[in-house]
Amino acid sequence: MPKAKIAPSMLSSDFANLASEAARMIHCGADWLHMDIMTYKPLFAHQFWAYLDCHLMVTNPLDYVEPLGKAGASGFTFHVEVSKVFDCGRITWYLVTENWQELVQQIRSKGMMPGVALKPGTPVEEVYPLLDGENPVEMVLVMTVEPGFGGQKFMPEMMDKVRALRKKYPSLDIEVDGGLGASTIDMAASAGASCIVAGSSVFGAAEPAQVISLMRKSVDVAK
Ligand SMILES: O=C(CO)[C@H](O)[C@H](O)COP(=O)(O)O
Repeated sequence: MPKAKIAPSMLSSDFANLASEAARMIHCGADWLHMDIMTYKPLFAHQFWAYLDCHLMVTNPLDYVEPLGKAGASGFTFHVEVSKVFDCGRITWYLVTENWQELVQQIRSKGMMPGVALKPGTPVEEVYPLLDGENPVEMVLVMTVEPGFGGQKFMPEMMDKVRALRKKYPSLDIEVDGGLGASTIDMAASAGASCIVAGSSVFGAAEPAQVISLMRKSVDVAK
């Protein structure tokens, strides 16, 4: 089981205080900074110094590889649902890239760690080919809410996916995102999650460092 990583979620639209918030979170003990990316723009003007874990909620992830690489991003996680869509040839980047393996290769060539995310309605089996094939992804992000915004309710039924992944891939980084905090962390940790993304519970806390520490302890105890 990999080391615990706690990643406060910095919404990509919230740029005004990005640098100072990032520094505050690292100071509070965060390992990674999680960035949800839905649009281009200001993020790419930043040069990141901490581990920036990028979650690409876009239909054309290939377009983001170069700018994120330049901005110093560390992790690049695209959605498995996108690779399904482009397999059907319905969107333009199908023309640019033949398959997800090329995308993974490009991500790696820019020095980033490739990951794949799946939405709540997507069966876990959909990501197996990306883990079992040549040039596999190194992390799976199991969404525990519908992607898009913070403050939603954690879906405990998603833990079946985490359990299935942990059983099949003991050393895989498995990330969970959505509704994680003091009341839900033990469910995710005991299912086998190693990377914890949390927005409201950390940013809404009087003492973010305590929440980060509690979540890390839960993951460490469950190992
Ligand atoms: O936008 C998101 C998911 O797409 C957030 O990263 C995530 O939901 C974290 O927020 P919270 O901890 O408040 O649920």
